This record gives sequence, C-alpha cells and structure tokens, in this order.
Amino acid sequence: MGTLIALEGLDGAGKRTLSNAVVASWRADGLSVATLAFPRYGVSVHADLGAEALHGSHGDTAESVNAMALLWALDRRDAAGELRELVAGHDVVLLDRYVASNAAYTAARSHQGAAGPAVQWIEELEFGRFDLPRPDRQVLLRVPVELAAQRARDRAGEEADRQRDAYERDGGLQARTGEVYDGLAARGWISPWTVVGPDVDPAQLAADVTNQRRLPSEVTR
Ligand SMILES: Nc1ncnc2c1ncn2[C@@H]1O[C@H](COP(=O)(O)OP(=O)(O)O)[C@@H](O)[C@H]1O
Ligand SMILES: Cc1cn([C@H]2C[C@H](O)[C@@H](COP(=O)(O)OP(=O)(O)O)O2)c(=O)[nH]c1=O
Repeated sequence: MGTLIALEGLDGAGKRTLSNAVVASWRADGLSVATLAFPRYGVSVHADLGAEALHGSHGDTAESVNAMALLWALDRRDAAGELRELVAGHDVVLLDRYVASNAAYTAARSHQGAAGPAVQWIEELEFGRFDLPRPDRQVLLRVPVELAAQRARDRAGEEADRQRDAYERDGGLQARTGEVYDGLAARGWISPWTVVGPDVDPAQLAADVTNQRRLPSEVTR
C-alpha cells in the first residue's frame, strides 16, 4: 500500500508544475510513483461536461453550484477502482486536485466557510456515498490570489487549449476559494495538511511528505 497525497490550490497556483518536480524527486530516490489529475478531461464524460459548462455550454448547468459539484464528484467516483489499484501498486500516488477542490470551490461559490454545510455535503457524498479513498496527506500550494490569476492569464495566452473558464475569470470566487482552502488546512479536514508557498523547494517537499508518514514498504524492510 502506498501513500495517497493530494495537491490542492487555486487555478494557476502552479500545481501541475510543482507536481512534475516533486514526482521527479521521488523517482530519483527510487520510489515508484503514480499520478492522476482531476478533472480527468478526455477520459471521463462527467469531467468533459463540466469543462464544457464552464466554457458556456449546456444551458444553465454552470450556474448550479451543486450540478457542477456533482459532475466533478462523478468523475472521481468512476476513478475509484483505478485509484485503489494505483495505491496498491506504488509507493506514492500524487493527485493533482482531489475531493478538497470540490469542497473549497463549492463552499466558496455558496459563500460558506470550511466548516459549513457545503463542505459537509461533499464529504458525505464523496467519502461516504461514493466511498472514495481518503488521502493520507493534502498539500496546499498557497499563493497570493493575484499571482495565481496572473499565471492563469499568462497560460491562457500561451496555450490555445487553456483559455480561462468561468471560475478562472471570477476573481472574487478565487479569493473566497483561497480562504476556504486555508480553513480546510487549519481544520485538518479529512487528513493532515502541509501548506507551502510559491517559493517551495520541490525536493524538500518531496522528502517532507513521505517522511511524515513512513512508507509501508519501509516499515516491512
Ligand atoms: N514556480 C513558478 N514560477 C513561475 N511560474 C510558474 C511557477 N509554477 C507555475 N508557473 C507557471 O504558472 C502557470 C500555471 O501553472 P500550472 O502548474 O499550470 O498551475 P495549476 O496546475 O495550479 O493551474 C504556468 O504557465 C506555469 O508555467
Ligand atoms: C477537480 C475539481 C475542480 N473544480 C474546479 C477547479 C477549477 O476552477 C475547475 C476546473 O479544474 P482545473 O483543474 O482548473 O481544470 P483546468 O486545467 O481546465 O483549468 O473546476 C471543482 O470545483 N471541483 C473539483 O472537484
């Protein structure tokens, strides 16, 4: 059994970039690592419908906080079996966004905090009803909202398939989402959190999060 780690943060925070560097560091240390990014665009019809809604399709779907959350949650539900297999077969599984993304964005869209009913609903839906594996640790890449927004704008300019969606254009939503993430980390929602900033050293983070929970393969060695 490996360690399941979820990387969380705002749009444009640098999750994908940090994830690549942390994975490279683990692999250099000889660990077997698997990665999965949510939403699983091009794999899950639910994820694709969600993205299309965020870019203006499917009528009023994107206006519904709960409809959007259900689409992202259904994507993960379909991945539950694969996730369990990945955890069984690797030392570390790193997820680029996981259930906390739904908790943070859903609460923020509902103008609620980290201890409010939206977060509770997501917890019961995804970890309860859908029985998704709980992450052993969650890492919050905490960057100033303006820096994340600037990076999302830059990326939209550089990559034709990364045009900013309705959430990314909503600065107020991003700021509230950042506050909910802070609250989730402070509460230790679901599992312990590690909070890092934009200047984090990926190799240090890689070492820290795997040392904080000794890998089962080390325990049996
Ligand atoms: N540490 C960093 N310093 C400078 N630019 C960065 C850094 N991390 C990411 N970026 C840039 O910011 C943009 C968003 O990063 P990305 O990793 O795609 O974010 P996310 O996955 O959180 O949305 C990309 O254009 C990326 O090249
Ligand atoms: C995975 C996930 C994402 N989201 C949000 C975060 C983003 O604003 C948006 C799309 O996810 P994102 O990872 O940012 O996709 P992209 O690479 O296309 O920018 O959906 C949720 O609200 N709940 C979720 O469960």
